[in-house]
Amino acid sequence: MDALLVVNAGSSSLKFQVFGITEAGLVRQIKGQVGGIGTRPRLQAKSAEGAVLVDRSYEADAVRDLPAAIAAARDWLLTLEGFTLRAIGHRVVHGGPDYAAPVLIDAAVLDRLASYQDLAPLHQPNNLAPIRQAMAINPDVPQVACFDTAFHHGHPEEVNCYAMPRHFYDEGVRRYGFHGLSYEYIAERLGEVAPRNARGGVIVAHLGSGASMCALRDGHSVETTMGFTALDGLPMGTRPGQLDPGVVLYLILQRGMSAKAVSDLLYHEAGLKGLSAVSNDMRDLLASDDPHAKLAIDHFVYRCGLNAGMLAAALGGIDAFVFTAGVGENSAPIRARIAEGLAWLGAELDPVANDSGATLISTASSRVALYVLPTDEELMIARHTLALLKTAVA
Ligand SMILES: Nc1ncnc2c1ncn2[C@@H]1O[C@H](COP(=O)(O)OP(=O)(O)O)[C@@H](O)[C@H]1O
Ligand SMILES: CC(=O)OP(=O)(O)O
Ligand SMILES: [Mg+2]
Repeated sequence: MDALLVVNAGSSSLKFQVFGITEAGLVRQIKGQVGGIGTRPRLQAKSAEGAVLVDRSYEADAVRDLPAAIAAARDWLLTLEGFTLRAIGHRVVHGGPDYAAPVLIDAAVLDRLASYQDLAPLHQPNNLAPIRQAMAINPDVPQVACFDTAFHHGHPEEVNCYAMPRHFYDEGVRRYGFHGLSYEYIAERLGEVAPRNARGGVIVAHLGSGASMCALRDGHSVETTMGFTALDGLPMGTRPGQLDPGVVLYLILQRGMSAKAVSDLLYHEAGLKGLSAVSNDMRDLLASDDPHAKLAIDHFVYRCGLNAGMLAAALGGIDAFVFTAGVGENSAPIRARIAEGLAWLGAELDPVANDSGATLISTASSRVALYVLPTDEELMIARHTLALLKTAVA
């Protein structure tokens, strides 16, 4: 069967899907991930019918980073039979000022994407490594890069500029925003689930290991909490979220830290992990009775509320609020606490619906509809990849 492979390297997981290319379009064949990287690594994959194809747990040290997860997934994927690989679609987190849409990868594109590596050190190297590996193994298979930043492209300058001398904007120092493939998918999904709400003002909270929120109007991004890099906005697994740049100056000037040490601190040691000194994984924090784990959760929930207020202001009020990604899809208690902070906007949670895995989790009288929608960045990437292949062939 002709097939597309999709690869999505996030900050705590490597996700992949295989889609069949059929007359009727894309048909999912395999969905898998290496999750819990560095804490509780586990390679899992299922067929479209839900059959378990692989389920392998590792010691934390055995798969302690994304390169190790990529190797584990690749070794398993290479054992698959019955697929003729026609293309590979990749999530690439940073598209810089150049890429407003997915692009067919060649050596020049790869060089350009590598030049953004310092703007997304947690992701970009891991997004590009499988591209290079596949180029070496299978040079004739076309590869497509789909960007987290593209969905936010086109924000007006007053939205995506920093109050800095003009030449910085011109050289690319702008608020790009991330998680765009997830927001693009959710915008489309909400259009199916609740078309009237989807045309209005909507906040989508993508709460995973990386976390951000996006303000949508009529399915288009109008504001988002991340900026030039994926450090800004909400606190995350290992990233602090919004931080006074004066803290960075303090670290360099008073503590004598190098740029590399500051970068490692902000990308790997801060966020829920730094604040709790327990774990970067929200599941561990919820299960812990350490007061610092509680503090990290309280801070996360508080900052989610503040940022929702900011995005509600950007939209002039909201019609709906959507939870998605690892924490948003799976943690009823965190959703309940964030929803409490949205009460002033008119949101009223239905606790039974919230606890039972429903899609709509607000009461009938709630003025803001609350939804849980599982994201599917890989499907979005597969669609973009197929579309680009068709135009490349035409
Ligand atoms: N049941 C759960 N309760 C709370 N958090 C969860 C649950 N399941 C998954 N998570 C969180 O989701 C995160 C992973 O989310 P995901 O969107 O896959 O992240 P990423 O793509 O950034 O690697 C994990 O760090 C974990 O904390
Ligand atoms: C951009 C980002 O933080 O992505 P992820 O949540 O997958 O780590
Ligand atoms: Mg992710």
